[in-house]
Amino acid sequence: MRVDVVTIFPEFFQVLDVSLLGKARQAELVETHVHQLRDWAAFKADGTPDAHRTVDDAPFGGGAGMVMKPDVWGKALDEVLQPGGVLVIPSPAGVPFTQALAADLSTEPQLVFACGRYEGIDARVAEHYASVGYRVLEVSLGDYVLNGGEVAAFAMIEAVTRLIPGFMGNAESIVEESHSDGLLEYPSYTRPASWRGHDVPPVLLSGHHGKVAQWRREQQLARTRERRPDLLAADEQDTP
Ligand SMILES: NCc1ccc(-c2ccccc2)nc1
Repeated sequence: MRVDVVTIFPEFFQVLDVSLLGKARQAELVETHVHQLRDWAAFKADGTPDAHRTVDDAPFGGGAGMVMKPDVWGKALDEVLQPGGVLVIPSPAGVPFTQALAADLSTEPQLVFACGRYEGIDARVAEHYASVGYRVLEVSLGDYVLNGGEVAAFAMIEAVTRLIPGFMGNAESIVEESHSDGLLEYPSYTRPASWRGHDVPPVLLSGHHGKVAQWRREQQLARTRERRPDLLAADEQDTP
């Protein structure tokens, strides 16, 4: 997989080279490229030089803040997007990012993350690339607003690339994670068996694999009911 990030803060992604992702890059499972959006803003739409390399402008219809210019993004994405590439735009107005979507994206040949700042990117950018046949996703990590798409993109890149076959040393550990079976994961314990007066649940020391599996499933359901009832179908919730 190739991952491209277009941003006005490319330095934010230098850590991609040293993180867990770094190993995947060495294994040539993932190829990462970070691009400075301003490199495509050196000339205005009329062809005259723009010393400030402006990437934003006032919103049509008025309102606070600035909007990122479509022409600058268009020049950048025309160069960066490859045939079959997916354009991912982190946005508070996007579809929810889920483990299922991460798994879906982990099978794509290229992901291009367009990281907006200010009030976001002119809506015609997403519209244009969808109209010429690209898969375009505006994606939200949750109901909160950041100052830009970079932090969200970084989280999505990690969530997606760790699912690429061959990336994680211990493939089993992925299967039993939270959300992999639609439920939150069970609590985990390791030595010592007693710590500050807190004992590990005895069933986990029993060596009875069937009882351990049953206990873990019960813990998953109890945790999910308690913390994330939205993940349970109506008939499984403690609805009165
Ligand atoms: N749901 C997380 C998220 C993703 C992106 C943004 C964002 C904010 C300002 C400009 C561009 C993107 N905020 C929150």
